[in-house]
Amino acid sequence: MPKTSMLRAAEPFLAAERDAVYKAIFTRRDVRDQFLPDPIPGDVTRRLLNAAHNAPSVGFMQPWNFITIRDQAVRERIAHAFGKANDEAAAMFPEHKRSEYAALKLEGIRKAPLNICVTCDRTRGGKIILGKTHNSNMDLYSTVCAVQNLWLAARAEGIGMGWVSIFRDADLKSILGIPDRIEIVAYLCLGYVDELYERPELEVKGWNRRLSLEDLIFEERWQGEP
Ligand SMILES: Cc1cc2c(cc1C)N(C[C@H](O)[C@H](O)[C@H](O)COP(=O)(O)O)c1[nH]c(=O)[nH]c(=O)c1N2
Repeated sequence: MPKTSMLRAAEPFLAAERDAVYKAIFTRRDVRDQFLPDPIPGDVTRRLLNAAHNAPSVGFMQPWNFITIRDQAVRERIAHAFGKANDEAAAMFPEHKRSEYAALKLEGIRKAPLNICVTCDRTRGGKIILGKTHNSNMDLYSTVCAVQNLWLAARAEGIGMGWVSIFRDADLKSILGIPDRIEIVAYLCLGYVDELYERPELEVKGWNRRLSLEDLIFEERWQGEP
């Protein structure tokens, strides 16, 4: 009898497979400086992008595009746009935090051999999208899911990734020729790494610390500040 169902068995992963998933989750880091210069081969880049492309998306809208950037001159212009925005950012912090902020390394644009800009086409699939009818941000959230898939797949490949968000979108759009109607979701720096921070770099450097999970879980109802 041919199987009419498209379902297949969904047994839990074997212990080693499960451990590998958690290993990717818990040892993934945001990388700014540890990039090695070795180029990422085309087939590996393709695997990473395919992992991103298999993310969930609202109404199966798949609103993302991936702009791969390797050209040194383009990365130089993008690094310049970062520098400008980062100076603006520094000025936003209270004076006593400014020098601490300025000492942080917050991007690896020039050092990482591969940069990827992940965008969201908010018009893809038409005006009325299943699941997006009552919250128009769902396409952006979907694109963030793609970024996280990419991040975890990169970790499994021994590739570090850093998310750089200190830009004026208009600068990135002009450098990369991105049309107005397209939203920039993430600018990512990727490269092989041979070491990673054990804990978030911002924690190691005293900027912030991981909150207690216990304080973040509410049962049944909101139990925090009203
Ligand atoms: C949406 C978004 C945007 C940014 C980031 C992350 C995310 C999710 N992060 C990385 C962030 O600082 C980092 O994830 C946390 O400090 C936790 O560290 P690990 O990712 O666990 O290493 C980040 N880091 C950085 O150095 N420059 C940046 O502009 C940004 N922007």
